[in-house]
Amino acid sequence: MTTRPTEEEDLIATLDVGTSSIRCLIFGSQRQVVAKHQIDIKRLYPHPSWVEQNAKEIITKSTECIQGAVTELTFAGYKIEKIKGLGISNQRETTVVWDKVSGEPLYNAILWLDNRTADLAEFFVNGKGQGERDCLQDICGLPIHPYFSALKLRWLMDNVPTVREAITRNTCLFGTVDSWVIWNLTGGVESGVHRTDVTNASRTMLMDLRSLQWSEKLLDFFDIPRAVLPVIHSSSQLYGATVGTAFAGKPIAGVLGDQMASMLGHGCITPGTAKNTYGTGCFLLANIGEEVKFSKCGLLTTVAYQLGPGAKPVYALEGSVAIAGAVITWLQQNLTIIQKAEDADELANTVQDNGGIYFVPAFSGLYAPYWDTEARG
Ligand SMILES: Nc1ncnc2c1ncn2[C@@H]1O[C@H](COP(=O)(O)OP(=O)(O)O)[C@@H](O)[C@H]1O
Ligand SMILES: O=P(O)(O)OC[C@H](O)CO
Repeated sequence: MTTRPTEEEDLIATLDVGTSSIRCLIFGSQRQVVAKHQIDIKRLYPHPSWVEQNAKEIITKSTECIQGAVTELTFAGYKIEKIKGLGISNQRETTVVWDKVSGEPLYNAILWLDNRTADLAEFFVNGKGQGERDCLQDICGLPIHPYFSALKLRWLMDNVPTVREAITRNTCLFGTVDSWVIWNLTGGVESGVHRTDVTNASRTMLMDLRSLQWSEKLLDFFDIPRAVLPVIHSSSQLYGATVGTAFAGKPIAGVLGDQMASMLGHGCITPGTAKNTYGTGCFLLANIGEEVKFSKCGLLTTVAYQLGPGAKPVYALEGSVAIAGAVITWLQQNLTIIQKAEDADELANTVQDNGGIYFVPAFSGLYAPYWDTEARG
């Protein structure tokens, strides 16, 4: 593997907008990383069980990461002109609403692991859902749960007057993090395109897994206006050209939720192949092929990827765990028994065994297979 620049070598840039950090990596033609930049991003906890991020900070830190990677790229002797396109991956389900005229977010981003809608979820399960948490599984593959975007958007509509006003004025846009980043990178109020990809859309609880379009039934169920939703694209097509930033003019040509991106990146392209990725949370995804199948024991059905507008979608079963690396952050920042993440290993190795004590980090309840919002660590 070489990282020596060559005149002819084409490059591909990626931006991964995660829950704990944002990183920009630029790859060479041998899939080697030729430049990278990573910046941590803060989480905000305004109330117990609420988890937010400053939506503008997501954009400024993404832009900083792009700049940092381009600086490293040119320092290493590569030419920015050789970057052929940009791919985006992102923390999924996190919900942003913004005003398309002012370009301003109407609230902080509500993160995927936020639990403020636990009661709202029960309201829907026991009301329209007639006691069945899985009553929408056949359409969207998901149980009614605060994890997914639909309830977060419903909460914003019910609790934030500026969101309601923007909807009335027809200036409100909703998006998961991919949409918010794409809209900003393609020119925002001037020329921003309002788009998402099938994998991210499959985590909103508003998309029909088979048609890959917003579902009238789901929009009715949660009473969500269609006008706020982005256009759904495949995971691999032209989304728009980047305006501004160090990537100005580069086409955004691929978008995937981060867990689906890591699945594809690990080469899980045949049914039965699976991967597990550890970041803030941890997510096991298994490729199930081109037919939708449902779990009877608490796994999610989700779109794994669709490689082009005319391509058949490939689906996955997913076991989601909300807290993985985040517990290391908790040991560091809350329990203060380690200084930095790497110290956890060393500390764990100082004891023979666990003395019979188990700690389950259910900081956001328990996800798969329990989907229990009340569980606590
Ligand atoms: N050496 C390490 N050992 C264990 N956990 C780590 C280590 N380094 C970082 N982490 C944890 O991994 C998480 C960040 O991983 P990252 O891939 O940046 O997440 P994300 O994709 O969710 O933004 C943090 O919660 C951090 O505490
Ligand atoms: O930020 P990560 O890497 O833990 O991924 C978050 C997931 O996409 C949430 O569904």
